[in-house]
Amino acid sequence: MKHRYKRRINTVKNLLVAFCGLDGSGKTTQLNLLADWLESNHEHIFKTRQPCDFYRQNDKVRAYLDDGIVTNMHGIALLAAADRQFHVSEVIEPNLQHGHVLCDRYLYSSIAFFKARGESVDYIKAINKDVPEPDLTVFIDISPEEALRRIALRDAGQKTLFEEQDTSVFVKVRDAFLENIPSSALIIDGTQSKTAIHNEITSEFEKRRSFV
Ligand SMILES: Nc1ncnc2c1ncn2[C@@H]1O[C@H](COP(=O)(O)OP(=O)(O)OP(=O)(O)O)[C@@H](O)[C@H]1O
Ligand SMILES: Cc1cn([C@H]2C[C@H](O)[C@@H](COP(=O)(O)O)O2)c(=O)[nH]c1=O
Repeated sequence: MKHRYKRRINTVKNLLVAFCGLDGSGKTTQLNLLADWLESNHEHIFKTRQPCDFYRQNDKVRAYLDDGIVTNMHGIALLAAADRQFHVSEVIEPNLQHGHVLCDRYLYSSIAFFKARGESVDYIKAINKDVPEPDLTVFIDISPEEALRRIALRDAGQKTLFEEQDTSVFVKVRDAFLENIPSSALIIDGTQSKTAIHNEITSEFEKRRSFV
């Protein structure tokens, strides 16, 4: 009798993981914990963040982020979209060839912030239509009050961003996150301990690895 062996080829895919949530929600903390965990498992990772300097260093963006001065929010949204396009093609996609890419903020942060700033979600999605969906989006949910409390503790004595100066903007940003985050995202209660949140993320990361 002739045995027929089914050959299974296991190809481990590198994942794009995006962290989103309010400022102070713990994105950077959790990105670093996931990076350390992956590296301790001998996996290649690349840490990055959005927005990049193209956006952050623009005079009109700075006037808005620092002091709330804006004449054309559509234009600011286009700068964020252009920044993301370059980041995807020049940084994220090349690095995904070599390992997992962990990105602090991504498209869903842009959708939430610009919705809170009065832009339509359809417009933000349209100008970002070509960027890839992350393999895992982590949304760390905390209240605006807790976000501002943590920022004040962390950045004591430093000038905060215009939108970090009272809870009203963050109330809108959080609502916009909750309305627009995809059902495939991992939504985490960010008031848990850092370790409990990390454990939820690693457990979901393991599930999202796809084998072909
Ligand atoms: N689960 C947690 N419980 C309590 N404090 C936390 C938790 N996670 C993070 N923090 C603390 O909250 C502060 C903000 O965390 P972190 O800088 O990681 O947030 P972030 O979302 O990256 O902020 P930003 O968007 O402003 O860069 C830090 O001082 C951090 O140590
Ligand atoms: C993705 C994205 C973010 N922003 C805002 C959100 C934050 O308030 C700042 C960056 O703050 P960080 O703590 O230094 O990361 O930028 C934005 O304006 N546009 C975007 O697309």
